[in-house]
Amino acid sequence: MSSLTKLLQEKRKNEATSGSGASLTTQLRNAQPVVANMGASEGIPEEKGFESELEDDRNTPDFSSSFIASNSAHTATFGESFKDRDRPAPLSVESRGGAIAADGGVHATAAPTPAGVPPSSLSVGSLSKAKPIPSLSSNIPYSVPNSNAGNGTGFGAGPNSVGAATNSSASSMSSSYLENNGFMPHNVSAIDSNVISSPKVDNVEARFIVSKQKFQKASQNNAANLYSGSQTGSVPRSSSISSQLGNLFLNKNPKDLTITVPTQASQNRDIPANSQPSSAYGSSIPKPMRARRSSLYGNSKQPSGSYQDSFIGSPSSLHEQHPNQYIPRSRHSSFADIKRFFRKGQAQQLSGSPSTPPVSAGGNISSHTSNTSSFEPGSYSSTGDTIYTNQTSPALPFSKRYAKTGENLGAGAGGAVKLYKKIPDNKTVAVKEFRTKFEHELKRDYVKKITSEYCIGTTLRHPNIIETIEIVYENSRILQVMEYCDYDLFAIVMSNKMSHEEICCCFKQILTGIQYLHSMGLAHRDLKLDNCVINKDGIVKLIDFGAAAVFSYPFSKTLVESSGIVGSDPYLAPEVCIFSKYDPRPVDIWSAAIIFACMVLKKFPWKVPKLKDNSFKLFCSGRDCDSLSALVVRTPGPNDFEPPSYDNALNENANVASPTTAPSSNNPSDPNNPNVGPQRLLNSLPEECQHIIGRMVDLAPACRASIEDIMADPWVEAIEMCEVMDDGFSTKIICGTNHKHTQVDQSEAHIAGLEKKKKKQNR
Ligand SMILES: Nc1ncnc2c1ncn2[C@@H]1O[C@H](COP(=O)(O)OP(=O)(O)OP(=O)(O)O)[C@@H](O)[C@H]1O
Repeated sequence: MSSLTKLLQEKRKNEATSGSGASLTTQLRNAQPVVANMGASEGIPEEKGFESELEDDRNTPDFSSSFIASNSAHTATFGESFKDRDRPAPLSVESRGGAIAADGGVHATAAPTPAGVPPSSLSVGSLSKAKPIPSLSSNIPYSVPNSNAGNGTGFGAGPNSVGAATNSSASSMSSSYLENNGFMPHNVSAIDSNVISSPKVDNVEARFIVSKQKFQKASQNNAANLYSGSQTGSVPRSSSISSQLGNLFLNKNPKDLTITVPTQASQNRDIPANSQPSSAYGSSIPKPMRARRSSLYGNSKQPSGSYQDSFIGSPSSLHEQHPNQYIPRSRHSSFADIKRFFRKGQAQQLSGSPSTPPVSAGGNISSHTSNTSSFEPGSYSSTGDTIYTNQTSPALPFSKRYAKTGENLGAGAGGAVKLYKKIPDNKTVAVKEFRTKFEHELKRDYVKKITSEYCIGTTLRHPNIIETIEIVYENSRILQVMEYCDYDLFAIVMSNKMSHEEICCCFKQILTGIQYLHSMGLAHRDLKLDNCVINKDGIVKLIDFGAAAVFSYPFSKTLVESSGIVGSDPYLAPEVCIFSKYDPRPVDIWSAAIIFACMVLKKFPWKVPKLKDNSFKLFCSGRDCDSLSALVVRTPGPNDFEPPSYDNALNENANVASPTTAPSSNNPSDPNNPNVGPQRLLNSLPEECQHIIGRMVDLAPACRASIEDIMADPWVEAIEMCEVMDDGFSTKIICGTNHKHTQVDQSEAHIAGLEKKKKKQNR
């Protein structure tokens, strides 16, 4: 089989001779520096294909030994500080135009570089090598779930899937791309720049000239309307969430700042008794068995207010920059996306769409975001330090209400998390203190991270998502008070005491959390064991939304792609390392599969999904194509989702076969070679889960299972999952009958404790 580099060179040659304009080859050529660079920079000879190193490989990273030494699962986002952690070889971001920080961290903010606008942190050399590869979905059709397009519900949902999408421009482009046997039509060429300059106008007709006075008068009227709490719900720029938070977090004199908190009414999270359950939700998303019997899903509460009330219309108010100021779209978008998403508020729920979420353990969907009141000018904190709270009237400053117990739970790219006790009732809470802005970091990027966590923490309500109790600004510190969970899932896995049923329960809870997030139009983008915590009742919660991204707005069928290498190396989906833009949903799905594999195998399948990693290279091998770029852009074929028949001799007797058992053949192209191809990973997992996990780690995001596909999988459906039931008056935990959740000593329950122990052992 030819090597990837050869294949690319051949394709390039063909293109040069055919002269057929922009084609898929253009993309492969664009992709080439990435892959070639990976090989070259990592010392892999260019002429080697990704199967050629099979013999070398027995180096699947040992999870148990590698984590504590490395915890290679660090978030590659923002200017993180890895001072006290060894990070494995940093991502080859130069190939994508990403900036590598001095500390080796990857600055997602700089990753997608618009043509001609190199961020200052990028070297010219890296830029010249690094032409960002176009958006993945310009190659692959997609459909946004819950759209009314009638053309399918997910990106990989069989006949209704991507291939059938016809509504969006992207999908129509994609279908023509497909009709052209993988080549872009002759009349289409790749867009290199999205900077559009206005035509020069020398003189303007008198009728188009507006007098200064008229303009000022109109502006005054607009401002008056906005401040009078107009029904449009528009928020003046000065009171937008981001500008408030931005000014707040970065102002030297915070006490001078105007900080708004939810009004009393908006803090009231009780839902009117006559709230209508969302029937659509029940019909479209497969429910866990017990959920059907209870009111958890059926009682999905509708926030008050109307779509109009919560839809903040003025697009200009979403952008803080001067209209003429060019902000690279890729860098700005996720920040603006997050803001836009939360401005539009709960419209998705209000629409009664299938995505109407289940209620939380607390029983209610917070109403504070269902209208604009939470950000009304004029509703100020009495203490001037509480940005968000679900407590009624926090009269005292944070330091008078919470006492630090001294325990460190963990620290990462976003900040440090510590244990506190609530002073009146001694209830334990986890408090994340956000790190301060790095000197080299843009204010926008810093505020984006905080805003993401703020918006998500204060909006999402689900038993499998961590609850934010309040966010406080005090003495230049930003503190997020969260419900406390006794264990990190990572620590529980490390204890090596988990039963298979317990692993499956945790996996399904993670999937349930993802299902909720995706139904809300959000993707987490940094799913990993370290970002799952679990409480004494065995309820798993997703934490750390600093990398989350919006992929869909209420009532919109348009997919908002994500950009940047965001996430943690071993959990990263391959497309994240190849494309400058990608659909973030399949990325979450991939990470969830890696989490499952880690729980079962107690090790990472690979360190990073790049061909420089032998384990990953072997996983990619043994297929009918050895170009990773080509494998990643594959679209579903007719038999793509057929479950395999497990009559393979390799699987007959082994429920869990070790990937390190002697291969029947060492020929990389032998499909029965258990050490190459997807079976390399899948054979090491229990048979009943191989089909769906295989679909979750499909190299091609368009073929990867959607969260709906996964929840409908017979094995996943049958998993007995511990869950929170809420009848509107009380909540109770329904435990799976076939397992108990492992508990470990508190000294080893969190990553900080494990790291401490490791340091002690090393001394
Ligand atoms: N609510 C919570 N209950 C218990 N432990 C928590 C909680 N929130 C966070 N932690 C602990 O703190 C650690 C760091 O939290 P978090 O992931 O939010 O920080 P971060 O700085 O964003 O980390 P990174 O971006 O590197 O993943 C977690 O891995 C977990 O051990």
